[in-house]
This record gives sequence, structure tokens and C-alpha cells, in this order.
Amino acid sequence: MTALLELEDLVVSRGRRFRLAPLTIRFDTPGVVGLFGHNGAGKTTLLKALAGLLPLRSGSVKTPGAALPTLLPDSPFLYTFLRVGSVPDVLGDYFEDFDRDRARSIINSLSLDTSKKVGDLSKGMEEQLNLGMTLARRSSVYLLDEPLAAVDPVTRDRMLELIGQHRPADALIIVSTHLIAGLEPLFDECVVLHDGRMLLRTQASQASSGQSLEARIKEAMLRA
Ligand SMILES: Nc1ncnc2c1ncn2[C@@H]1O[C@H](COP(=O)(O)OP(=O)(O)OP(=O)(O)O)[C@@H](O)[C@H]1O
Repeated sequence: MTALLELEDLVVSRGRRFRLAPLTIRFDTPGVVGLFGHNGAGKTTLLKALAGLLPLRSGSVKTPGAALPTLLPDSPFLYTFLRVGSVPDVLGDYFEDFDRDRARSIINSLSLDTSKKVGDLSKGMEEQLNLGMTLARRSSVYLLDEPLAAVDPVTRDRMLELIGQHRPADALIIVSTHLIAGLEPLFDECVVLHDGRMLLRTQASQASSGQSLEARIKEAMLRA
């Protein structure tokens, strides 16, 4: 069976001091994976490498059909001078896998003012737009780097709904975040990185049998 995402002995360097891995992980089933770890653990490095934005020192990353995963970076990626309403057409011209109709319906469901410039949105609104436009691309693997850092709790719930509604049923979604408790229902599985290596991989449902997921992850991080 072809995996949705398979990393074999992956090694990635960042600067002179940091090295990821070697990491071997295989994801066979669709679902949402939480990627956790302390500041500097290597989450962004891993996601950028998986998206082809950092060179691999050694090892391999495989996806079905060799398509690159779709990355939502941890910093805003849309030009600030664009009007919200023009974003679907601009991204549609840029990405072959972009679904303009899905993008328009996502913008509608977020109740964003289409006449506003991206640069005039609040940080949380911009995060909503960035996440929505990433989900408007058709992909089998989505990598979301800190997608919900600036949103208020009500908006966070709305964005969780957005992910639930617009994620393709057969896709793998990896979400890097420091928020565990508020997002627990989202995750099927969790991976914890520590100093560039994999400290823990666990099913979210296993974790909820005794301790909360957050308690389990914190305990693993403190013991590392
Ligand atoms: N552009 C860069 N040049 C050199 N080193 C870098 C660069 N970006 C990150 N690093 C280093 O790589 C290591 C991993 O950083 P990374 O951003 O992947 O961690 P992270 O787990 O995403 O952290 P955070 O939770 O703070 O976002 C850190 O030691 C960091 O200092």
C-alpha cells in the first residue's frame, strides 16, 4: 500500500547548529496529526523540508504521485495590497491545484469583507484567510504551521469547523501548534518532536483513556 506520506531516515540541517533526525515516519491513513514540541524543537524545519522549501541532507520523503505537500507557512504569505475578494483569482492563476469556487465559498463562510485590503485585516482575520486559501488547494497532504496562533476562542472554533468542512476526506493534515487543550477534538494522532528527534507518536484516542492529551504530551516533554 502506498503511504500518504513516508519519511525515511530524513536528515535536515538548519544553520550550523541544528540538525533534524534521522526521522523515519509513515502515515498510511487520512486524518489530522498534531505536531508538538518545545520552541526550537524543529517543527517548522520539518514542515518546510516536507514541502520542498529546505534541502534534505539525506533520506527521502515520499507522497502518492510524488506531489509536494501543500504548506501553510507560519508567517503571512499574501500580498498586503490585494483586496480580499481578488485573492481567489490571484491564487488561481498561481497554483494549478487551486479551486477558485471553493476559495470564494470559504471567504463567504468566514464573513470576511471582500473589499478590504489584506494588509488592513486584523492578524486573526488574516490567519483565517491564509488557512482558508490553503484549504482551497487540492492536495493529499496539508502542512499547517501554527495556523491558529492569533485567533480568539470563538474564531478558533469557527476555524476548526472550517478545517472539518473543507478538508478532503482522503487527505492527511499535519498541524504544528502549541495549543493542545483547545484543539484536542481535532487530532486523530500526535507526534512530539524534541531537539530534532521524534519523542512520541500516539493515537489521540489512546491518550484520552486516562490522562488528557495535553498532560501526556507535557509529561513526555518534561521527561525528555
Ligand atoms: N533561518 C535559520 N537559520 C539558522 N537556524 C535556524 C533558522 N531557522 C531556525 N533555525 C534553528 O533551527 C532550530 C529549529 O527551529 P524551528 O523553527 O524548526 O523550531 P520550531 O519547533 O518550529 O520552533 P517554534 O515552536 O518556536 O516555532 C532552532 O534551533 C532554530 O534556532
